Amino acid sequence: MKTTVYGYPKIGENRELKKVVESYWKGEITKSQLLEKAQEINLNRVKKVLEAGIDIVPSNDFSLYDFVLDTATMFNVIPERFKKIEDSLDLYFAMARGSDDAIACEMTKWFDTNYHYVVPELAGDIKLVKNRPLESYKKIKENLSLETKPVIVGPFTFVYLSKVYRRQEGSILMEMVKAPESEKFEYFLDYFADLYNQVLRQLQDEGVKVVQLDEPAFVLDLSDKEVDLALRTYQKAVEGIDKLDVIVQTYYESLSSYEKLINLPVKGIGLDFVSNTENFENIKRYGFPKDKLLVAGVVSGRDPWKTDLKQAAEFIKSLFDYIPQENIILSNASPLFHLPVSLKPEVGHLSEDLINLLSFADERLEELKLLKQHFTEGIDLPDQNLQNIRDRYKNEEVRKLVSFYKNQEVGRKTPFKERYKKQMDILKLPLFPTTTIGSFPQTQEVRKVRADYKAGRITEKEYKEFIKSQIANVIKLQEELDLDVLVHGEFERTDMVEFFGEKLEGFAFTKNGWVQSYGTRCVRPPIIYGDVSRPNPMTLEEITYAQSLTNRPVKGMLTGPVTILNWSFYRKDIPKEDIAYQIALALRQEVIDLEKAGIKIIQIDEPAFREGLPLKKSKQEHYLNWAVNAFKLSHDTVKDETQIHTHMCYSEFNEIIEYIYKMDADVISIEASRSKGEILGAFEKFNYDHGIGIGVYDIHSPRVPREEEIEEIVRRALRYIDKNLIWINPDCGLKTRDWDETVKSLKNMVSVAKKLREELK
Ligand SMILES: CN1c2c(nc(N)[nH]c2=O)NC[C@@H]1CNc1ccc(C(=O)N[C@@H](CCC(=O)N[C@@H](CCC(=O)N[C@@H](CCC(=O)O)C(=O)O)C(=O)O)C(=O)O)cc1
Ligand SMILES: N[C@@H](CCS)C(=O)O
Ligand SMILES: [Zn+2]
Repeated sequence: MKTTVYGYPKIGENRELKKVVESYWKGEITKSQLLEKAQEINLNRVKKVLEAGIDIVPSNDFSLYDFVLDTATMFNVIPERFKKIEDSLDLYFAMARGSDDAIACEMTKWFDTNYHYVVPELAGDIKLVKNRPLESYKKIKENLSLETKPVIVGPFTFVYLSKVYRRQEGSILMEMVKAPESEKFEYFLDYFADLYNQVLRQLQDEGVKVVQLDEPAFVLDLSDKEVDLALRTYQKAVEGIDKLDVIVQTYYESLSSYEKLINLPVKGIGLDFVSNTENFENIKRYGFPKDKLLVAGVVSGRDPWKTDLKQAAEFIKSLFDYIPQENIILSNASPLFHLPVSLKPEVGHLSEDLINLLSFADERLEELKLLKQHFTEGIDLPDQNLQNIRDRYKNEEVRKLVSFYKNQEVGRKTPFKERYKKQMDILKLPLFPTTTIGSFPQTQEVRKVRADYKAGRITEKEYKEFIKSQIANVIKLQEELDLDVLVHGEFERTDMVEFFGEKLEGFAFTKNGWVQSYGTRCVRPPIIYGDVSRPNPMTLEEITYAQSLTNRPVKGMLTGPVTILNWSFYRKDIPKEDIAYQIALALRQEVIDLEKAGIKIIQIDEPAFREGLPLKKSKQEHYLNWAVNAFKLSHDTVKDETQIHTHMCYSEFNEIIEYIYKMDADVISIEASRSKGEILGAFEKFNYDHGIGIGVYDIHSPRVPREEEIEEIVRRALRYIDKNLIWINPDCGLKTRDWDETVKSLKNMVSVAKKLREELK
């Protein structure tokens, strides 16, 4: 029995990678300094995995920005608009972040996680130009004399997640077609099978022993045709590969069409045994091929809870009835990059009880080693008493309230049209009201003051005065820009989930528990260890202060229950919906307070609503029903005149539009720029007839959008949506941007709104 891992975090325990990449972007270090430092970070993490006693150490699982983008550039999948950039590294970052004259590639959620990947655009001269797994393998061998297992996104998943672009006549926008829906899907699978075959042949020629192809798309509900195509792709991809062991790794859910895909022509299959019991049930039902290795995912890569080692060992033992022990490789059940690097910095910071419940990436390595040693050396596994500790965190009162509301009809009683009229009569907004999503630039200065306050270097009074001055400045700026509905800027918030968690009971916070969200951006997911309640108002002070400075409406700004839950680590021994209801009840009290204080518009952000959607269709309806109800419960106390907004970004809405409608928000602001307005199609098909804020430019890119680009997106929206329901806004919060580009971009946005208002009044 051996052990392996994959997806060990890349960003570094102290976000070292973030820091060097951002220094490069700022021009503080040269390209060769960046590459040198990045290599050092990578070699250190490889050494760490090796020294933890893991038998099969991965390579090519490091990336300067995103591993899907790495795969795309390997195959020269480079959109035409970037082709004039000569330097390959500048080109790589331009695809991720945009350049002066080229819009960045779309970025979207990676499966049901808070990681975002850069969407490959399949067009042009696609060919193997850089065998990254081979290069990574060689580099590690050269530096550490270590045989590794290169890891690469598999051909099926790569093509499945790609988009095919078609440029429309006379337009700066393009239509996109998601690969599986396109007639080109089959064509591209065949095409990439051949390219992957070249990659594998080169690895084999180099003497590489084992390679891992990640195929998380194999856990989605695939049609019979897609399953057949997957088998055909692999037959082609592994032609002539007889000295290199190919492992297909699946994760996040159980393998789709197990009885067929288990026979893929490869040496091993990796299965996730943590997310549920379905993979094991399938093994019991259909068996497991005698000639294959099983990479058994037995410790979680996405939940931070300690593995119950005795229970895991029992499970592994039960696998022996179906698979010989020597054919089993113990592993993580999903990539480790969803976890912080190490629990060590948290010792002394989190309570001892909580530390005893937790396990991050480094601790997973340790767990795998222990499990292996239990079988190979007969060592005893510890008594952990995990449930005893968890039971200490109960709040019976909250649990009672949740059971009560779970059996109630929730939501606002008056229909949208009637409410919206009353609201707009009071708000007196022009056609195409302009607004922003909430946050304004979080400068070094703002972050430093927050850090100083946290560390006790400045007093609470000084801190609050500083935040007030920021709010006053941004209110003045928004008035000058002539925006219609203002925000307070969120300067007091480190992160939209962390901020609320810090004010709620039942949440704990790591000091250093950074997890990559996209590129160099990281989050520190709160840990919901106990039942949730709200001891005090959370946002009232800042919002009412902002409103006191202006006659224009200021939006109350909350993060919704589903998002707080989905972007936190949460307990697995309590139903997820119960935790959502607990958070919704806490927010409900905040909404009541905001309304009482005279706030007329309250935005309850739900950007992670789509993210929590289970990957298997059979599980989706249950989720969507409770998620909609939790959102409604958070605010259904408000009067008709109070306008409820919500915001979602970087999500695909097609399958869930009916439930977005059921959320019954008065206005929903959505991203519509990176996907070139494609998302609006879902709203059109559904005849969506509530307010929609069109996200007219991409805030993840430092690029200032031109007025024509903004106008084209609004005009596209006008084809689908009643003009009286359209709002105009950026596609997400502005916290990652600089002031200069923010002001320029908003000026262009307001100018377009005014022009269209004049034309279409
Ligand atoms: C909207 N998005 C969000 C997602 N998930 C969330 N949980 N939150 C989100 O907002 N998922 C989808 C998208 C992803 N988008 C983003 C966008 C931006 C970030 C981001 O900017 N992250 C920051 C870190 C955020 C943070 O908490 N910063 C703290 C400062 C912490 C820090 O750096 N401290 C320093 C010391 C500071 C000093 O002394 O000056 C240190 O510890 O070294 C803060 O703002 O106060 C990032 O930089 O990556 C994430 C996701
Ligand atoms: N209100 C938040 C939403 C981000 S999804 C912000 O503006 O940053
Ligand atoms: Zn957003």
